[in-house]
Amino acid sequence: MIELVDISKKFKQVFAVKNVNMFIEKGEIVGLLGPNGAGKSTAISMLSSLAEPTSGDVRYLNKSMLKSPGPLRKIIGMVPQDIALYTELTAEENMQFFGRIYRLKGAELQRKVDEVLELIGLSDRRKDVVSKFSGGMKRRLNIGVAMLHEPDLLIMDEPTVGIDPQSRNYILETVKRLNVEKQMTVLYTSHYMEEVEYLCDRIYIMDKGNLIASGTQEEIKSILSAEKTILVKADRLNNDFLHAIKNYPAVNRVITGEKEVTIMVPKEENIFSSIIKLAEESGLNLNSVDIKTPTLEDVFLHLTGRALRD
Ligand SMILES: Nc1ncnc2c1ncn2[C@@H]1O[C@H](COP(=O)(O)OP(=O)(O)OP(=O)(O)O)[C@@H](O)[C@H]1O
Repeated sequence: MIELVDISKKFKQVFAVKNVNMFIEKGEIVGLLGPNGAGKSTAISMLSSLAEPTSGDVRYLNKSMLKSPGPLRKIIGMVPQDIALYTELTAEENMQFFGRIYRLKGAELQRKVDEVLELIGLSDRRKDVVSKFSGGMKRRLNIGVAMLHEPDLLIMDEPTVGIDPQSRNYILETVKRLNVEKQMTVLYTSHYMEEVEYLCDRIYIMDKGNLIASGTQEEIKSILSAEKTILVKADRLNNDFLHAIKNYPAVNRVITGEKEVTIMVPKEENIFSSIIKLAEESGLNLNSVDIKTPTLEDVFLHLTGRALRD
């Protein structure tokens, strides 16, 4: 349905997005995952024709949208990262205001406002001014505003940043429902790996302006199929153990956390007994040693050597 073809955006001498290729098919929930500054917002700004690419193309139904993005704009509902609401107006007044921008009016506007308020769980707070809302409620209203014109594609830029877990769950469930019940296509950007794992059919992972992996979760995780990840937990890690494990011949990579160490070794390597021996020798009290099911976070670590949320 929509494609980014070899798209780049340069700010002065720096590429915010570099030679990125991406596609979105109707009915999918596509995830765009990456740490802060990866280029996610810039990529979706180009996709929704809010920013002009330095090079490359944006295509909708096989037609370039660079010169006349009208058809693409019409089908997009954009949920920006920053909340764009009038805080002195009520929830309902905000909806009506933005609905008119989408050229909705009269009974149709009111029907849409009622429907969307119900969907985002704010019907009973419709007459309250937004300044009294919690962060999570503002986020939900921000999403509602983008859905008033029933967009085919809802683009959500980190919609759960800085909100309580309950609102976060509500938003995730709403996205799922919109996709299943209304066949809405969703592009969901986040630096929360778990959200993308939970929601998305296909995933693109960006880092420093580049696309570093793409595919279904299984495809992306298969990047790690040659390795296994072992998680060692201990209350007080010591330097002797860390030094020994980093220099152990079969170990490919070690990532040290506060009370845990992630160790990546070739799949066929049996290193359990060696870990226990090294712990004993260095006087480390182990809490546990487990094989970890790979996550997208592990893939990101493997590809970049850094955690998704540094
Ligand atoms: N208007 C701009 N002028 C100059 N540099 C910019 C501009 N917009 C973005 N950048 C830079 O481009 C890079 C990518 O930023 P972008 O906002 O697209 O990343 P992101 O993945 O969305 O991260 P975040 O979650 O922090 O928004 C960053 O280094 C950012 O500083």
